[in-house]
Amino acid sequence: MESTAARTAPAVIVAIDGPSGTGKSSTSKAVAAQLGLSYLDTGAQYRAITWWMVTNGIDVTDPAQIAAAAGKPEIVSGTDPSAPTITVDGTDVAGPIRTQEVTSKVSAVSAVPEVRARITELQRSIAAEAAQGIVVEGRDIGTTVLPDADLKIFLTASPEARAARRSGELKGADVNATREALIKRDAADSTRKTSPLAKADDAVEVDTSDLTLQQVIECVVTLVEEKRAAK
Ligand SMILES: Nc1ncnc2c1ncn2[C@@H]1O[C@H](COP(=O)(O)OP(=O)(O)OP(=O)(O)O)[C@@H](O)[C@H]1O
Ligand SMILES: Nc1ccn([C@H]2C[C@H](O)[C@@H](COP(=O)(O)O)O2)c(=O)n1
Repeated sequence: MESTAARTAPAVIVAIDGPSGTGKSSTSKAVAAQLGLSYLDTGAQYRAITWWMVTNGIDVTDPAQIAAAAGKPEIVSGTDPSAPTITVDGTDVAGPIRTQEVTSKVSAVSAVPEVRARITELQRSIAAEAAQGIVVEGRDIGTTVLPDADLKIFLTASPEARAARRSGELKGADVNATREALIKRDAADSTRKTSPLAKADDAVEVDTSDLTLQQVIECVVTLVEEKRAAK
């Protein structure tokens, strides 16, 4: 629960990056809710633009087509950590952006520089408007989007731990297939030319493989409070 102290504390910008399934979304939402901060899921924005491309017949194997269309959809993110929202041209796409089709295509779409430029600009404007501060989670937040963030966290976990978590979410999913899909997406996200998934030099790395979600949340809350106290 947000305390009076949290409401009067200085605004703080927190960047949380890391590969898929390391706990970025769960941790970021909980930390933001506990500390009275806004929350932004940047992966949802890349998924939203991918959903729009697929829905509008753009060939996502053709970077030129993706680049030409990158400016067309209007993507709006709601930043309340207890009820984050995402719309494209006014349509709620929170469900459709989580389909296997979007997941399998999002790395190709998000690798296109015109897409990244558009979404990065949107992310920076949302962060700038967050009066109390914000937790922004993604792949390139600490390195590219918000290089001056007050606190940068890089979450990691073994592929086995991440696959087990994801398989638990997708009832009946094969753990090995899930593990291979995660590794493939991480490789694509880490090797693209424009702002790849990477740990910023000044990020605090937290290996969550053997930590409970609650332990990770407590660790990050402590780090944010230390930063706020020092401001
Ligand atoms: N430390 C943890 N221990 C056990 N389960 C966890 C832990 N952290 C997260 N989880 C669970 O793992 C799953 C994936 O977590 P989450 O969606 O937060 O990861 P993510 O890094 O945001 O993934 P993605 O980048 O693919 O969106 C969720 O079901 C979440 O509850
Ligand atoms: N800052 C970001 C956030 C996400 N992406 C891309 C790469 C991911 O595979 C994809 C989906 O992210 P998720 O919902 O799994 O967190 O979006 C990126 O390039 N940069």
